Amino acid sequence: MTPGPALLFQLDLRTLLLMSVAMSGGMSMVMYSLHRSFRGEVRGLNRWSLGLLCVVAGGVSFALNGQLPGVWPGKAALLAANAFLFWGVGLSMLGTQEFFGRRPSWGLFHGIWLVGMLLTAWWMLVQPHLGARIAAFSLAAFIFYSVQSWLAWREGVRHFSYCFFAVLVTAQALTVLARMFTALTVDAVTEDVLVNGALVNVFMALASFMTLMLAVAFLMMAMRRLQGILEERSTHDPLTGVLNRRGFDIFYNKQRVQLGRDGRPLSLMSIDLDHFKAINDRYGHVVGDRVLVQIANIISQALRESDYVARFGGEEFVVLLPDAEVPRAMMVAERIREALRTGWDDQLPPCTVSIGIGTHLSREETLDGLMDRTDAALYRAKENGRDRVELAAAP
Ligand SMILES: Nc1nc2c(ncn2[C@@H]2O[C@H](COP(=O)(O)OP(=O)(O)OP(=O)(O)O)[C@@H](O)[C@H]2O)c(=O)[nH]1
Repeated sequence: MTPGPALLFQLDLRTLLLMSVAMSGGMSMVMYSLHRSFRGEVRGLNRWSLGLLCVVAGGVSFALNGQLPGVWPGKAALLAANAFLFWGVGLSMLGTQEFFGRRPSWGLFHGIWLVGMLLTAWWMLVQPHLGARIAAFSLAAFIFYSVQSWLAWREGVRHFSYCFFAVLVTAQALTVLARMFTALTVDAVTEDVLVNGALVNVFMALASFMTLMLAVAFLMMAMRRLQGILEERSTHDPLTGVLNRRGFDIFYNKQRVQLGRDGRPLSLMSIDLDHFKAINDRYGHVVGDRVLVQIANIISQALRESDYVARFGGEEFVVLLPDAEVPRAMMVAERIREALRTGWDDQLPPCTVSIGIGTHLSREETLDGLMDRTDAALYRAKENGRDRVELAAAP
């Protein structure tokens, strides 16, 4: 027999709960395994993972309530379910706070849990009132979700995953707020939330769905953050923080296309520390590393925002100067040499650099071609006594 249209939309709450509990458990495992792999890079995943486990425990306790014989075991299961759900939603707040680099609000978390549980116990054991209990839980959830919503809108970057999370968590905050008002205004007819009733149905379905969607959105944000970190690592030098060869190539290619289209010039500077081996030998590699960081800072400060500096390994730096011809490149080179004399950290051994400068002279010249000419100028600077600037010869 084919089901009529009315049957298509009937929800079996117990099945729905079981499915979303199982999915929350799976999601918790995904979050935990991501946390194990990237705990230093993405924070908050462990709290979210534990929060979802609490949702699982809460769901199981709710399901047990209807199955246990006697009144008290049932009430104990309901109390446990509430305790786990308070923890679950609260932990998601702590996780989101950590994700956005905030200190987790432990005081708020414990305070709301304690007050919430006292009120739940009161309205369950002393003066039974289902509506008041649901309203108390909804208010607690509203506070936990509002904190996350505020953070997501304030701290989130402009990317789909962050917007998605912000929209969902705001919708969730508004949903639990609506739940609070309906719990207080519409008569609560049954103690058992698993018994089908229109309002209970709608809110239970929405809560299960939103819990999962929020977890998905949080995972999407975590993946986006990870993507940014990996991109940064693959294009930047870990010691000095400036571009590496790969990062440099990306920026060079972009600039070359853009400048070539407008017929504008592009210059390159090869900068090499003088007698760096002697510094390493005399003061050790740690001091040598600090010298490299200091040089990278000094070069970066001497540049415009549109210029790029890269470390090509060892003690060689390359600077890309878009829209610059030889006179400006010379000016920048002299500014760097001057900063080495006047702005140097006294705690480090003094340093000088040799610099080779080259400018693309034709549209056909490749990066390798220009680099060869600039390097030749750099070697000439070394041969001519170091601590000086030399211009590249024409190809
Ligand atoms: N501390 C430190 N040293 C490095 C690093 N990479 C390369 N070096 C050292 O840089 C030194 C480069 O030595 P050389 O190529 O002889 O160059 P130099 O002593 O500066 O001599 P000139 O360039 O001719 O003035 C070597 O001692 C390398 O061990 C690094 O990441 N950290």
